[in-house]
Amino acid sequence: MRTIIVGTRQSALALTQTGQAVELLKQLAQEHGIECQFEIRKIVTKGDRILDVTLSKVGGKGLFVKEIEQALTDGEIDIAVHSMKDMPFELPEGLVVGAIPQREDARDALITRGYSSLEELPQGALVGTSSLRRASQLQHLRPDLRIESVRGNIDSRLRKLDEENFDAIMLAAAGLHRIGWQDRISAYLPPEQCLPAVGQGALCIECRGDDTFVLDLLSKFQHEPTALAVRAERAFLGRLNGGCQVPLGAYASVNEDSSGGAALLTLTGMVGTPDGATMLKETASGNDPEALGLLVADKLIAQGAERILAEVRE
Ligand SMILES: NCc1[nH]cc(CCC(=O)O)c1CC(=O)O
Repeated sequence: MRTIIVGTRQSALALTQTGQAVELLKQLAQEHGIECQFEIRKIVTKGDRILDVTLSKVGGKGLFVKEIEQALTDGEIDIAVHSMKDMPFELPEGLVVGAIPQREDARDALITRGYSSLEELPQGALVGTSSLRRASQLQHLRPDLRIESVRGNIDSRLRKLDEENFDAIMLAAAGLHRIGWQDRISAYLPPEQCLPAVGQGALCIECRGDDTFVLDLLSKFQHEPTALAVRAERAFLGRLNGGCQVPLGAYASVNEDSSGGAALLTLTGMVGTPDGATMLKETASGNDPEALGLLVADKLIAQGAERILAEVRE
């Protein structure tokens, strides 16, 4: 019987979402009469060892992913469960996305010290986030807020809200839901207020392209509407070269009933300055996810998105 080794980082979120994915894979294997067992292997990445350094200075979020991918390539592990939003645009040779399962909540969440909405935060409140995308959109809505960087895993960021001077911090709702900390959420920010990161809330199950046994199993885990939405968002990301940490967001929604001739996908993308003074946003609909991603990106480029991104990257 095949033993499938699943690699994971050691953060609370990574361990939890890998465990949850493995439970679902076990069920799917059983339902489809695929005989296999699973083993979870923990991997310490460079990104985890230098969590206190600003991520963008040391190679971006791709850092977490790279060492796990090396273990896949080397055959040390057979499957890796990643947060889609941490995935660089291109995969290393020989590796493929075996499945994109159903998306969790894609929204960002506000975790506050006693306030129940963004509007309720007092003038000049201190908000912790190290995401330029979140900072840009927050400052656009509330120029009075003071933004300060807060790094670390979800658990250490929540601890910093409790122990340091922050009035609020921002995190992805999906991560908090997965680890069972949804009670900490004070408010959800709808995509109209704050566009999530590309792929936020979705998972990427990666494997070797020649591992037909694993590919067959993973194909049962694929959620087609999520995959379509993520493809559109990632095409947008690729066009704008958004691989590193830049103030860029996108969200694609899927029209589950396009029988009346309505388009399958609607994609909104944004690029803003880190201070939120300039906020470019475009929406379009279409049936071809890649074409839609490029279309929305091109609309933003026509408004000067590349100039903003170039300045941020400097
Ligand atoms: N950048 C880190 C990261 N990568 C994935 C998630 C969890 C949410 C998700 O799966 O999209 C988080 C934490 C956060 O942004 O709050």
